Amino acid sequence: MAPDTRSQANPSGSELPGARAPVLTARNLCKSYGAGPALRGLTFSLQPGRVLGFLGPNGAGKTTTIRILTTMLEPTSGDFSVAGVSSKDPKKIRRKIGVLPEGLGFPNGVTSIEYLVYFGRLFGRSAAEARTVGLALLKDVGMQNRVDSAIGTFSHGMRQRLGIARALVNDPAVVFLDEPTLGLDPRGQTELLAMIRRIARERDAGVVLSSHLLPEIENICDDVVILNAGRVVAEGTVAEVTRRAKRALDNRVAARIRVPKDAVAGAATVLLSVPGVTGVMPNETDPGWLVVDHADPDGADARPEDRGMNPILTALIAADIPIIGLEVEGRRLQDVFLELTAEAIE
Ligand SMILES: Nc1ncnc2c1ncn2[C@@H]1O[C@H](COP(=O)(O)OP(=O)(O)OP(=O)(O)O)[C@@H](O)[C@H]1O
Repeated sequence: MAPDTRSQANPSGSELPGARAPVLTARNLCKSYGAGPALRGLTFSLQPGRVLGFLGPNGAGKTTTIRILTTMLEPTSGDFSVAGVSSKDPKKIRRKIGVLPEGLGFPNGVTSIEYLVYFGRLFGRSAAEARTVGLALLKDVGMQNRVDSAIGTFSHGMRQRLGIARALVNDPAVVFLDEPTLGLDPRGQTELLAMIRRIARERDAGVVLSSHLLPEIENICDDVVILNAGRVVAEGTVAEVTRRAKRALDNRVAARIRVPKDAVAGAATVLLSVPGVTGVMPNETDPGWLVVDHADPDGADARPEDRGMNPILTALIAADIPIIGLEVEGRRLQDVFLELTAEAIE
């Protein structure tokens, strides 16, 4: 089996040894609309077959960046390339990208296949070829049973699937999806995201996914770029970003441990004697549970013998206190996002 070089994320824009050539590279993108800078030097890259979550609070510069990368807007300075094509040639770039804008409108009177054939022809395919490609795409997005149905009869979820099929008509190297799950129910969201991830892998395309729903980014994306006030404030794989920020911001985590109700006081005494434990709080509304603050296993201040949950569990077992439940709270992407974007936007 060929080695999977996709695991070598490279959002910083520099070449990693053995990494595949990025499908998208943005170099020092800046944009001013007049009043003040909206983008202040954005650099990142995306490897083929990977999904990049593009995050930021309102006004951070996401739309501006996506508009630049999809050639709808020119940067004030900086440049980018898609599959080796320079942004100096926007016409060529347009042939290499697919876009699902937020709130895409559809003609209600045409069928899905007519819609896709129309766009296939715009990209220079023959009618027969456009139909073959269209049918394959409808199958890819799970719409093979609605080939000849009028778009006017489609649910929002079906329209989003059709929009993604449209974005793939030209076999793009990079696909931009702006809030693709907005307005979908939880099942629709999960299914659409799983489909996006599969499509990225199967087609070896890069996907840039902008969303405000951090749990979905955390679940589906390989890489993440967090923007704040026109700057990249975090970049890397989702795991790297949460881990790195965790180190920088605090070295403590909490665990919830459940013991028999009559053992709570004894457990608290035992736990407080464990090296690394900084606090124990019985949960009064949920008797039997204790919240235990302890040194983060990855934290720089944790001594090797204090790391992880093992000393905590060992101490309870040694004291003959049964452990009925255990939950370890790690930091989530949501926590990192809120901390890194807390400063007021100028
Ligand atoms: N056409 C424009 N003219 C002037 N300023 C603009 C224009 N478009 C965006 N801006 C400004 O540029 C900055 C970045 O805006 P942008 O729309 O790119 O942010 P965003 O991250 O997409 O925000 P949101 O999540 O609210 O869509 C903001 O300060 C915004 O006010």
